[in-house]
Amino acid sequence: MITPSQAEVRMAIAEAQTIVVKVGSSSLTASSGHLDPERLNALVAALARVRLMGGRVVLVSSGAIAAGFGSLGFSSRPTDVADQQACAAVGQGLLMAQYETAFARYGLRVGQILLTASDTMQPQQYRNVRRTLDRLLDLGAVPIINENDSLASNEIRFGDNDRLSALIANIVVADALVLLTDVDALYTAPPSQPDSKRIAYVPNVEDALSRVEVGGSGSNVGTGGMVTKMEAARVAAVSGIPSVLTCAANAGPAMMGDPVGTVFAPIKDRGSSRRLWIGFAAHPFGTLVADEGAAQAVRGGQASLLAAGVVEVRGGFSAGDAVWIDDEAGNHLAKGLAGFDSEEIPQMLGRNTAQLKRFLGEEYAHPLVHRDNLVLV
Ligand SMILES: Nc1ncnc2c1ncn2[C@@H]1O[C@H](COP(=O)(O)OP(=O)(O)O)[C@@H](O)[C@H]1O
Ligand SMILES: N[C@@H](CCC(=O)OP(=O)(O)O)C(=O)O
Repeated sequence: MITPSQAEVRMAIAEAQTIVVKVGSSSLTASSGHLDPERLNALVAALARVRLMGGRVVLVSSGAIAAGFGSLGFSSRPTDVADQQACAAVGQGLLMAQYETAFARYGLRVGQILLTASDTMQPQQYRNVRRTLDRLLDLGAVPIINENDSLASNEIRFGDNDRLSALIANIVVADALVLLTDVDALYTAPPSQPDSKRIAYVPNVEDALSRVEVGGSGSNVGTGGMVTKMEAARVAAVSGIPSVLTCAANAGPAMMGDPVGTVFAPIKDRGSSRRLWIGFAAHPFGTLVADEGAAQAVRGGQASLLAAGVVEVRGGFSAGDAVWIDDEAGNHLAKGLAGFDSEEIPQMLGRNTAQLKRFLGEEYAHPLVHRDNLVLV
């Protein structure tokens, strides 16, 4: 795809119909670490403006722990995971109450959706989330999403909301992703370093990753720092979605396409939401090992994976689950949705379509992974 100019990317953001905005804890809190209603109200004013002009706005908001730790008697944000989960359980309600009041001033309704990382990996939950978000947007409400901190397990949790926001942008087929934080832009190095310089435009975020020095959170309330924001911008760019990173005070100008913050150009054309899900979110439950010929066909990007070219099946999965497709050396070639349960596959291996039909029946004469359900990695 031809790389757009900075002006074109900013224009695409200004014209976005569906927009996902992620705001970090550091942008919603006072220096004490507690939630700051004034900062929240200022953000809502900017979002309401876009919504009232007809935009479909999804807000991914952190801040539950910040909103809750004070009322549970902690003097600062706790670091123990169980404490954080308890604070989030108390704080999420308080956070939503503030949002409800703030959006109501503009006659707007909000709807809360709490997600764990595993919800985004399971096809059924993914479809449910997508349906609910679409309906909320159709009804004119502003969905407000946060990680379900109280349920998220240590092993699989986003921790920050940056990567979650990029997945949500895929789910709602967003036209733009806005990442709001406590720095006005991406810098060549953490802004605490005196010689770091603001970057206004990143034409290819994958190339930029090797040239920018990104660090962790600069505040004691944020979680992912710039590392996870760059990863979110990368997922968006690869999904064909432009993004802008700036501070919350610049939310309005950033969404209007003004020259603030850092904009990231899309680096691929938009894929279907389902293929994006397979590529970025689906959790593989097993592996199909392709022989040399099948591996070559899969690498070409147009072929289905046929049983004739598969030498081994690993793991336990059901039809519809995601699986890795590996070559015989163990390299991941692609991710795809299996057409059969793992127990059905061994009897199919090495057989061509005619043999599958003759020996096992018509219902087995299909690819193990259809090309529409296969995404190269
Ligand atoms: N190259 C960089 N450019 C800008 N900020 C950076 C960079 N590297 C690290 N940071 C830090 O990332 C922080 C933002 O991340 P974080 O504190 O997690 O915010 P949030 O709560 O918004 O997610 C900034 O305050 C800054 O100190
Ligand atoms: N889900 C947590 C967010 C964790 C967090 O701080 O994330 P971020 O500010 O995006 O780095 C909360 O609501 O407090």
